Amino acid sequence: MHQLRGLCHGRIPKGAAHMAVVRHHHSRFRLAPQQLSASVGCEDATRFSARSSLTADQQTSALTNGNSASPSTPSVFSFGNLNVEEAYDLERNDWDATSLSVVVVGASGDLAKKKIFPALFALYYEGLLPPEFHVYGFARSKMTDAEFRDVIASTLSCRVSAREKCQEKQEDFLRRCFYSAGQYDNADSFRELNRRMSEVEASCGKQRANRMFFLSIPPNVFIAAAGGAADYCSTRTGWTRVIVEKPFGRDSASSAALGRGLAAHLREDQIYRIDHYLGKELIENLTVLRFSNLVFEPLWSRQYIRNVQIVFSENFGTEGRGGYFDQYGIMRDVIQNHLLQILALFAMEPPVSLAAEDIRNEKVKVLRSMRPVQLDDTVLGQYRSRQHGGRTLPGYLDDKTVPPGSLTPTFAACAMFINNARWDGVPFLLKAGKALHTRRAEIRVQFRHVPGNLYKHKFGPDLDSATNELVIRIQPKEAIYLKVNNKVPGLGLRLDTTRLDLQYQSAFSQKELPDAYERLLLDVVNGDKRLFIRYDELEAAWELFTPLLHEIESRKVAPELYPYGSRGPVGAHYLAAKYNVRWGDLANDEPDE
Ligand SMILES: NC(=O)C1=CN([C@@H]2O[C@H](COP(=O)(O)OP(=O)(O)OC[C@H]3O[C@@H](n4cnc5c(N)ncnc54)[C@H](OP(=O)(O)O)[C@@H]3O)[C@@H](O)[C@H]2O)C=CC1
Ligand SMILES: O=C1O[C@H](COP(=O)(O)O)[C@@H](O)[C@H](O)[C@H]1O
Repeated sequence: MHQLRGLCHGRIPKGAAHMAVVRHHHSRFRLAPQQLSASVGCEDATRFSARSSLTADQQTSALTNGNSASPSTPSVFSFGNLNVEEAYDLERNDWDATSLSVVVVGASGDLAKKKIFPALFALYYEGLLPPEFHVYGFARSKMTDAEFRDVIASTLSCRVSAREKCQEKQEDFLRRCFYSAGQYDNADSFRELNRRMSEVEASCGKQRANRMFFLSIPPNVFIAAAGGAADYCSTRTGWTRVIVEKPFGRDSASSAALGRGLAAHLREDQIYRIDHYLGKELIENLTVLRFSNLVFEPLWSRQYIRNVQIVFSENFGTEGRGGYFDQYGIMRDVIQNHLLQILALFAMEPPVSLAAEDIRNEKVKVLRSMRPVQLDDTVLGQYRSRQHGGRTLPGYLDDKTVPPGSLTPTFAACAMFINNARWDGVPFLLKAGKALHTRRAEIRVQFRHVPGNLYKHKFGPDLDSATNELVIRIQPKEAIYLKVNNKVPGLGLRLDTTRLDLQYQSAFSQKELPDAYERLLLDVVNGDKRLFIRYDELEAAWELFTPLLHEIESRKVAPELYPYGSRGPVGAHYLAAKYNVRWGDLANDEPDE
């Protein structure tokens, strides 16, 4: 026991303050230490930074409301003219009585190193995780705790070089990390993991132990690992939550089988299906933009919107991930999940509230109002090699991990329609590709022509290019801009299109944007499912793509080849033209980033 005492990091006496994070919709405000102390008399208040923009009354009210919340229902309260959802962690996680264990299953893998450990560290750095927080790596690779800590250490960075006490915090974080090697389908491996976690948790002396598992492993071992986690490692004193990464199957049938496999071990409320695009800042902002500004929502329909484009492009190829990618292709890798989720959030009716189920109810209605994608509304492409600057840029088939002669598309574009009163007849064009000329993800909303436009004669024959366009740039260089027609200053009357431009880099220069995984992991800790995919959403999403995917595969539809680093297959332009649309991201006034 003496030895175990060093495992636990709790230093907060019983009855001390809990972390108080107040969320205004999705943004987080933190209580100032002295105010928190005064309000609730807690010693732990010093852990909070004084960056809050709330007044003392508002903060006290936040706390009071938080304390009266029932564990299962996040309370909603308001201050000023804002409707603020209370932070759940005060009551639900009750940090002075609870420890948190985060298990990364597949801890030796790419995603764990690239995203999960850095995100956990960022949350830890910001003081958003409980004092008794530990990380466990689990995978088949053999590693000692020390070697595991070295692996993690190589992934951590302080986002701003001058971050206070970053080195110290990294070291403290690493001391909380443990590793357990095991097989994903082996009960004893999970029993051993459970033993280690229980040992550390017991040494913390808390009443409750919460456990969160991140299944960062290939799909063939999803169910076995979920079973191991649920059956042998569920906590008896708190909650057990399991995060599942895509791919959620390859089609409706395999997704349903995965769902049944998970349901055999876990309740739906324990399963968090992650789509990391939903954790991106600009996607979080989409509902704020729509529902808290008078100027957008009235225009958000077929009456004013000509078409909507949701575009994803990467300027690199599969580069080593071909083994995974080839079994899925770009439709399953990006369009059926990330882009379709954005579409659903973009097009949904106003939800009754910001509660997770209200939002997800509206999203699923959108998906169920859509007709499955048709092959003749689809363009497929695959990148080929290209000589550039004296170098050969490799084609998809040159990737050693890709089977020879593969027809898997690395590019796809499709036109989709929502058959409801709001969106009837409006084409939603979705486009995603790898090895294109630029890296970019954005939503582009092209508005209709101005009826009876007095200035029509000033625009020449290309009236489409003179319509307003709203661009929500998800990445990189996050931005929201609206293309408007404007008089060129000076004598005479010359019109030109210019931008009302909100560039995040300059507008919020003092703020670092959190990585999507930070937001999503924090949401799991807080039990907030708003940004996770519900089972029926997934089912509806697969119904839209499964017939098409089967047809492409059974007919062996050959993708159109496009050169690495180009703007993609010409076919995408024909598809857009079929619906009188021009891709906004390829317009002349959109420079490559
Ligand atoms: N990497 C990324 O950017 C993204 C990944 N994802 C998804 O996240 C999950 C993890 O991705 P990623 O980290 O890239 O995956 P990896 O291929 O790196 O696999 C993760 C770990 O799983 C184990 N593993 C690999 N192959 C097998 C196998 N055939 N059978 C059993 N275990 C295996 C390995 O650990 P060990 O051998 O030590 O057991 C490996 O370190 C996947 O579902 C992926 O589709 C989703 C979005 C992005
Ligand atoms: O899910 C995936 O997303 C990445 C792109 O994510 P981003 O956050 O870097 O834009 C993509 O490269 C990968 O193929 C896909 O599986």
